[in-house]
Amino acid sequence: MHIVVGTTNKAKVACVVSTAETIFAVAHGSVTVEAVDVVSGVSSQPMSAEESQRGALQRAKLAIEQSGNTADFGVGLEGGVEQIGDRWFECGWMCVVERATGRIGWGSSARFEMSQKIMRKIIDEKKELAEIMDELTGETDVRSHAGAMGILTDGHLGRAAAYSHGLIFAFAPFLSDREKYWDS
Ligand SMILES: O=c1[nH]c(=O)c2ncn([C@@H]3O[C@H](COP(=O)(O)OP(=O)(O)OP(=O)(O)O)[C@@H](O)[C@H]3O)c2[nH]1
Repeated sequence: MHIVVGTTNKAKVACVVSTAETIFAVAHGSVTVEAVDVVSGVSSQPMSAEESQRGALQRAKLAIEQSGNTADFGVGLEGGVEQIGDRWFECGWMCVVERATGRIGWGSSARFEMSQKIMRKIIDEKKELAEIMDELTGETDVRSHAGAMGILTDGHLGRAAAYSHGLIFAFAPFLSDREKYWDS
């Protein structure tokens, strides 16, 4: 089983490695995860679920191309903020493309609320969440480790773990009976 993911962000790659091993290792023996740098085609700070989904889809498709069209699956993970009513949430979207068929699976992480303090920096100061987290923590590259998710939950749910459920859901069409549950 060869999976290619369209990012080199360590937290995202760790999520794909551990999730792929969990869901495929028994059935497929060895699982190889290749990480390639691709452009998401969306802004560095996506501002809606739709924009994050577009980024995840482009990453998955370009990752397959970059692997020389050899991978079984391309994966794209894209984090962004999204507004529901008058509240803003951070959420990661996951897209899986099966190279042989072009079939696509979707999932997302759980969402968590962004404070007005952080949203003001994103909206008014046009800053990216990654930059804000580095500023507030005094650390560098929070995005590739605990992520905002890990910092704001005091380490109880880091970015890699939070993205894992969404990635399992994105693989769902390839894990369960196609005829019985899914559109062809
Ligand atoms: O969903 C998230 N969970 C987190 O815990 C988290 N911590 C920081 N961010 C930031 O949200 C923005 C979009 O994320 P993003 O997926 O577009 O890009 P990224 O720069 O982190 O990775 P990549 O572009 O190298 O693949 C970027 O500013 C991220 O850094 C997070 N997003």
